[in-house]
Amino acid sequence: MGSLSQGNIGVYTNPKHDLWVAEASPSLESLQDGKNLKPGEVTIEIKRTGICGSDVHFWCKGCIGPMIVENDHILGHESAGVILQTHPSVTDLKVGDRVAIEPNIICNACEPCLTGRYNGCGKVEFLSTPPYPGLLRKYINHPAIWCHKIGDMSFEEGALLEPLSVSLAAMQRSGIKLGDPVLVCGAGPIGLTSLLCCRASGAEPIVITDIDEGRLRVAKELVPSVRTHLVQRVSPEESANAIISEMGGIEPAVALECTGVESSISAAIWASKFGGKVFVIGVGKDYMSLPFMRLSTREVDLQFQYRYSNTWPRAIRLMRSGIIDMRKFVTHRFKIEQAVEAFRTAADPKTGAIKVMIANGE
Ligand SMILES: NC(=O)c1ccc[n+]([C@@H]2O[C@H](COP(=O)([O-])OP(=O)(O)OC[C@H]3O[C@@H](n4cnc5c(N)ncnc54)[C@H](O)[C@@H]3O)[C@@H](O)[C@H]2O)c1
Ligand SMILES: OC[C@H](O)C(O)[C@@H](O)CO
Ligand SMILES: [Zn+2]
Ligand SMILES: [Zn+2]
Repeated sequence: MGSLSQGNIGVYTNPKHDLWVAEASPSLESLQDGKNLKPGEVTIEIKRTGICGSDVHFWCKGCIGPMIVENDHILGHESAGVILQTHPSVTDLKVGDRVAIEPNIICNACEPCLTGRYNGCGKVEFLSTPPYPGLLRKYINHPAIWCHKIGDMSFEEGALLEPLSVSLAAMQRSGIKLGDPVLVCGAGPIGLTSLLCCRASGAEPIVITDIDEGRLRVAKELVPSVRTHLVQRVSPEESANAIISEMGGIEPAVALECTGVESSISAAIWASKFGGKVFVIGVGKDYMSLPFMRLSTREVDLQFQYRYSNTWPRAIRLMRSGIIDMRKFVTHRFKIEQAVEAFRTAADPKTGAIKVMIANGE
């Protein structure tokens, strides 16, 4: 057993949109008596957790589509930490191993699980999606199979493997190829990660859009060859024309939509080439009005991504090799005890935050 000194705390929200830090389970006592672990589980001391837009949604809006905060609820699903304790049945992890946490527990018996697309598991427990408590805690118990060894990679990079996983899942299913003209809509963490993935995959040209100039500047710093487009208050059709001229008159073969905003998805549809694809990662309103007949007459495929499956090993290789370097994403750092300030920073566009990282200890 690794060293366990402090009581467990967690970062909570509730249906009234409060945000606070308080005691959390598993308790120090239950961890110390060593009987708390179920077969296959390990205890992890969480070291770093990134704040995702979804965490901010659950706090500020109380829901994402059908996922609704109904009780006191612990946030956080982008984490890495160190193994403190293992159940005797666990053979491939040991105390002291550094791991990134895949924040889902699946049933392993349904059709999506059995066909390797476990993000579609009807019984998935996705940590931080109500009612399953998230990872913004000092200690958690988690199945060993959802812990991925990161070796000497930093805990921050280990935490960033989760948003990278979202983009990698999208890259795989969108089928972006060397030389494809690609549009990335939105330069938040997911858009920027997708931009890095598109560049690494040899897409060219790449245009990235946003309504925020600061975020477009970050995109340009990360990938100097990217072309940026500041979205104006014009119709989606006019936006599409501006995007195509930014591309040098080329229509994108694939648009990776990373905003979930109706007008942005519509602009991507208008911009796409005949037979192109609009691949939506962003989440948004339950119902949207989209240019249906443009999709039809141009045979533009509309496709979606929901989380990920089997991405961590790939993400670790890309991060470790430096092919994907997300270190500059972390703009703000806070201790877990300062989580309220951390969330306020993440939620306020004026702070210029890209990824706010919460630390537990050194
Ligand atoms: N499908 C999934 O599994 C999955 C996983 C993670 C995140 N997401 C979703 O992906 C989206 C992106 O995540 P993020 O963390 O980068 O969020 P974010 O909110 O930080 O980034 C979204 C960006 O889009 C920009 N934007 C807003 N309206 C725009 C418009 N009309 N045109 C162009 N840009 C516009 C914003 O300025 C912002 O920079 C969110 O909707 C998030 O909830 C989905
Ligand atoms: O990174 C994973 C995402 O944030 C989640 O799928 C969330 O949007 C809903 O549970
Ligand atoms: Zn997320
Ligand atoms: Zn299942």
